[in-house]
Amino acid sequence: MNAGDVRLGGIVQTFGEDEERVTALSDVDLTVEAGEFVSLVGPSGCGKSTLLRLVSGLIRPSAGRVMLGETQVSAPTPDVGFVFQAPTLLPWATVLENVLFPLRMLGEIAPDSADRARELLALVGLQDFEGRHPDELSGGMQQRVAICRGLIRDPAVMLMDEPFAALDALTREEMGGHLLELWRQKPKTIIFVTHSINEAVFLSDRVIVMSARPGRIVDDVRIGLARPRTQDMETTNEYHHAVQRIRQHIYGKRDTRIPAREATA
Ligand SMILES: Nc1ncnc2c1ncn2[C@@H]1O[C@H](COP(=O)(O)OP(=O)(O)OP(=O)(O)O)[C@@H](O)[C@H]1O
Repeated sequence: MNAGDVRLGGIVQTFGEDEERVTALSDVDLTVEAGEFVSLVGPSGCGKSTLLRLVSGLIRPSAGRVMLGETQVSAPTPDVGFVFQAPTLLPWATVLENVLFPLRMLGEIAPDSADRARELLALVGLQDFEGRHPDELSGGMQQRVAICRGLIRDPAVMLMDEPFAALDALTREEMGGHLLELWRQKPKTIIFVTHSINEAVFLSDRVIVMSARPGRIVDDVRIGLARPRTQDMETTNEYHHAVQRIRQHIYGKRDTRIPAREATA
């Protein structure tokens, strides 16, 4: 059993009391193996972020349990990194200092920390920007810095909650490439939430499809495309079948109004 193995068993998550009570997740069982890239898709409010927060230890399930390797998750751990939709960088700190921030905050700076931060920045093409400040960077560059910050403690598991949602379509595609390259060079489990079915299929080994609230897993679609992934794979039957299968769960069989290229849930 590896620290990168994630298992959720019998998860129920409710919020609030009595008539205010909301069941966000119901009967969720999910196993993600160490090193897998798994995306979660589903309608708004189906519990995708809640599922990430459970894995991160930020919240504890109302029922069921979350395991990281052999350990039950009951609080945040250094084995899990988190990247949010907004990069939330420190405006007064340089790019390098932003990447190092989690280590500074926890008193974990080591002699090689700056070199590790520089290595991550180089992997996402930001080697010449370490002395810049966030307001000198584009949105895509800021999000790349946030991803490096999420990786600086070398977590076994990386949780990403719609990390590219605020970016334009071209930057978003480019970011997918950066992320896959980082993942190839620094293998880890990734659980990635997105509203883009195309993005999920292009990036992932598996796409987990969730139902409207209360969120349940309705399909687990294995993406058989070879790695490394290339844009021309988007014209293959494997790609189209996967996109269609997921869209049918989310929009129903008869709905033909959704454009094929950039369907969102
Ligand atoms: N702390 C909380 N207190 C009360 N209700 C909450 C809380 N967190 C989430 N919920 C509710 O749980 C449900 C699932 O929310 P969640 O944010 O996980 O969905 P989501 O699938 O990530 O949504 P979106 O795609 O819109 O980001 C929603 O109905 C939400 O209002």
